[in-house]
Amino acid sequence: MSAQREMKEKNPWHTPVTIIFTVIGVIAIVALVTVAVLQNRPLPQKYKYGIVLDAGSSHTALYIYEWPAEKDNNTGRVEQTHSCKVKGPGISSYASVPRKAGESLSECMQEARQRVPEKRHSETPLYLGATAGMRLLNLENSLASDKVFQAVEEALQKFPFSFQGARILSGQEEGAFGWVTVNYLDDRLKQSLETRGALDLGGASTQISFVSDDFDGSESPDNGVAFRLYGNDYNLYTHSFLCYGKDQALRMTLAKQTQSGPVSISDPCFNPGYIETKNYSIVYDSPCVSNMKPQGAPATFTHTGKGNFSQCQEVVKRNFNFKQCKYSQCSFNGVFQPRLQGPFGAFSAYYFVMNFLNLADTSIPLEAVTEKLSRYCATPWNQIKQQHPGVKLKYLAEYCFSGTYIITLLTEGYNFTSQNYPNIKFIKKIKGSDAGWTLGYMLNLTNMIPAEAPDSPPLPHAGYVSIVTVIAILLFVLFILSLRPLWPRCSKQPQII
Ligand SMILES: Nc1ccn([C@@H]2O[C@H](COP(=O)(O)OP(=O)(O)OP(=O)(O)O)[C@@H](O)[C@H]2O)c(=O)n1
Ligand SMILES: [Ca+2]
Repeated sequence: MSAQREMKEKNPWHTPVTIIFTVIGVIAIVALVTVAVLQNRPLPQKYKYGIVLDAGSSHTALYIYEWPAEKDNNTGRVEQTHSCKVKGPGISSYASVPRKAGESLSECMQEARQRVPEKRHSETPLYLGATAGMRLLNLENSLASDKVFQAVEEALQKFPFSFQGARILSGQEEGAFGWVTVNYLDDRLKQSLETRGALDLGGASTQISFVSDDFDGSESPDNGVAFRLYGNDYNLYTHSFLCYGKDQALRMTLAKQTQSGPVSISDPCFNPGYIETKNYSIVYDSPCVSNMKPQGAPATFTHTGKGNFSQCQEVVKRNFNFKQCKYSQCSFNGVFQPRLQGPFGAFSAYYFVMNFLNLADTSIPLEAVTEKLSRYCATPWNQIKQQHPGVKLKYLAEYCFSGTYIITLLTEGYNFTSQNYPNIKFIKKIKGSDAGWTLGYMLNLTNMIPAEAPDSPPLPHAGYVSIVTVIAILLFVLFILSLRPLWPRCSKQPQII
């Protein structure tokens, strides 16, 4: 009798039992893993949307944001999916025809209506925030600014979104929300990393915001914004300089050069060969310079360029007052500023200008930047026009001034040095979303950044599935081993029949 037969006779049921247990075991494991995977599979995504209109001094832009409907609270999840630049100037330029301020928005709003899925329209919040252009108009003529807002609100209410109002942001809000945007997109808030300061240069105002160990808000409470985000406390320093956006700074610089009401000026901030007739009434038509308008000046002056960086820097510097400072330290105009700290992101006109001048790379030493800028300013206007046929002449004419202004503002104004200049990064977008105050503004108004860190599952989905699978296989192996006494005994002896 063979050994096999002998065994079968001893345990006549052992083979079917082993087979049955094995099959049940395999089925159980497959079922367990399948249930675990299916139960924890990410559900098909549904999205929510938010729309913010940035009514700046020079133009209005519309941004659409999108985030997964189930996870409003998770950082880094809100993304900009679309932006639309409104044709024409900023809404404050429509002071004499407010109706047109509203009408100007309709093209971008129609785009938004198409981009946001129809079934989400009614629940999609729509905000309009106006910055320094409307701040200035409000100072100059508050009735006119009210009328612009009325026209804009009427136009926006015609769209199917959930309109949440149009208002002027304070300088602090503009600075602080720019900082929130940059650090949210960088994922620095949730991960409790060192934050990045925000530098925003607009047409009519400019903002600086950063966290400094020196600053707890006590020395100058107006410059402090306290946040509690994801369980961390931040004492943010922020300041907005009205009139120090690049368009208003240019007006101030022109005003400095036309104090005596001359018929012509030779401007070091414009390229040699540049010549343009300008109206006194237009240059001085802003609260930033209106009190400097020379008496008895002619109607126009001839504005010619002489392209000299260092002379331009001297004129630009005259816009900053370094004399009085009642605090431990100041930037300029008697404004408190703590010690600069950490990395910085510089966006809006900082980026447009430095990118145009091929100076967006801050590993270029500051000395080389001024050298390049000097050469750019000294380049004849005709040559500049030939080299950049696609660029708007208004922008093109101003790059020598703008570059000089930016370097002067950063070094003389904010006290950046050759050592910490490389800490600045000129940026336009972070992970596909524009750097600016709009995202931070929406995150705040929709309560999308919690004060406390949200609870998250201890394991990510993939980790969970892997562990369940490994444990199931381990249990199965142990189970099979436990049946060992029932295994057929293997014999290497030749079978004897
Ligand atoms: N490609 C571009 C686009 C814009 N600009 C200039 O950059 C400046 C600022 O633009 P922006 O940041 O859009 O300013 P606003 O938001 O309109 O102004 P504010 O924030 O002061 O209200 C303006 O002088 C504009 O002419 C530029 O030089 N090059
Ligand atoms: Ca702006």
